[in-house]
Amino acid sequence: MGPLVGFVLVSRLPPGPRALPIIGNLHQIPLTKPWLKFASWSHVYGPVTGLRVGTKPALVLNDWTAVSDLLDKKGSIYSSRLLMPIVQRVAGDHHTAFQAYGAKWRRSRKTISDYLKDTELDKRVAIQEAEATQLVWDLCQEPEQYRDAVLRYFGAIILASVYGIRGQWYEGGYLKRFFDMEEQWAALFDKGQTPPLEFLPWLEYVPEWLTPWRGWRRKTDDLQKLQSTVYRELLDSTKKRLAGGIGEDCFLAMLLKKQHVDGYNDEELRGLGGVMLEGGAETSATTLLTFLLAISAHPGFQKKAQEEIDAAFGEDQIPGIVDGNKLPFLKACFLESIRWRPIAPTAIPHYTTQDDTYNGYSIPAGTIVIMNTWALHHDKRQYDRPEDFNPMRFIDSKFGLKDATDPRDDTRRETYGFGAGRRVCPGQKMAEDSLLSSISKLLWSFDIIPRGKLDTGIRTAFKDALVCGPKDFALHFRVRSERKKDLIQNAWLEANKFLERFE
Ligand code: HEM
Repeated sequence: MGPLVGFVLVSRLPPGPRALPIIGNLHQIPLTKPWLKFASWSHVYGPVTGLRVGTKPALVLNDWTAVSDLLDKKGSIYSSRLLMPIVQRVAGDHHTAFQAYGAKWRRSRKTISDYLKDTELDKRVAIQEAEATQLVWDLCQEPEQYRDAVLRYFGAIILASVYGIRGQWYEGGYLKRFFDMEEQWAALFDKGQTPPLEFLPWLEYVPEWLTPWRGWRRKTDDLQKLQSTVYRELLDSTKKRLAGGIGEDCFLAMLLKKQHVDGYNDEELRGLGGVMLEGGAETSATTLLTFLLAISAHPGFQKKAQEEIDAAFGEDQIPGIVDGNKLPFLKACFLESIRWRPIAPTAIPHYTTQDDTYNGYSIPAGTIVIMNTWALHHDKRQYDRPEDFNPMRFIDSKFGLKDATDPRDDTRRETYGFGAGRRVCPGQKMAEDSLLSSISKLLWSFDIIPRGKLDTGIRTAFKDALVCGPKDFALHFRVRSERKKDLIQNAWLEANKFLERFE
């Protein structure tokens, strides 16, 4: 009897909606904002929901303790990725974020993490500071173009620190071409323009005209060509500058210098540069746009943050390096933006490499594991009125929780917006530095006022995209005083001089 009970208990996935043969639950998973559906399923089936995606088993983790138990504590078996044929077709196998768990991923992950560790980042703060000053200056000049200015800011930080090149915003320039490419990537995935080959591989052999994905081969091949051209030109530019004795301390120059001693080949270097741009620019820019939406919709919190910044830096000094511990309300605004509207609501799905059991259910090797950050951050059992943007929750309690007495808190992450386990975002500190640097300068410089009524609803005001940010909304950036405007101009002249070394 005993072994039989054991078998019954561990022989199936956690409960979830009924699956059909071949397609599993694919027909029930919405193409847009699927994490909202996952969150509603968790109320029916429990915090860990079992699904079938095509013929593959999948788990959705809607609860932080499950994320801690599986992704964080069992990282050795929960850290792979399901290989995605479309990504492979465009990016080859050089994209760290999509590589399977193994030697290749470990090597590139270590290279990136070494470059993004705290002591290394401290050396690059000057770039972030100068670019944030450029951002504020750009907004003084062309406030209505604030989206472009924000994209440029984060793209330029990566361009300078990874390639040693100054990021300027003009038609045909690297940054515009890069962000156009990002839009093409998004169009491939977000609008269902490609078949889900990772779940239903046989679709590769079905003639396109018989499917809803007409032209998918041409679109992916076009993007592949465009991407390899841009990344090749960027690397060539770094090489040229290095040969001329400039830009020696950027990420790729350092790797180029080691190329002949067991280093990366050119193709791998192009991939690594691309990963940094793709991982770091749009994610951070979307987080700042979300913050701008939130803070302009909540003038009371905006004023409170301005008071904290003014008290720390004064009327006569544009904020310099920001230490989040010394500006607790600013840090709380940053954490609350990410909690309220995480830009990657399902992170990047993990994939298991060994059989496992959890709470009596079986999780076979080859299970897709989706962390539903949206559900974690909007868990009513944990957060008071989770739908509200309220930075005070992070002042009143360490993790923004309504009941700060959970005995397991020592294993909780400050935020799940950057993923979890061994695949957690290696750029979290860099993102935090560049966001706090820009937010403090923006709020010191401007009152940020909505033009007209703002919509902040997740279903209506946010894009149906993998990187989920706000749709267009109109803002007015009113400089807070003439004196501040003069100081911004002076600071910009200095920043511009510093940034000229990347031209
Ligand atoms: C606010 C900004 C950012 C957000 C919200 C963000 C979020 C994320 C998330 C959710 C993941 C997936 C984690 C998982 O699989 O569990 C990730 C992975 C990654 N991020 Fe970020 N990220 C940000 C900024 C950056 C920056 C600045 C860089 C580098 C310059 C970066 C580089 C990467 C890389 C390389 C990976 C892949 C890691 C791997 O698969 O091992 N990210 N990021």
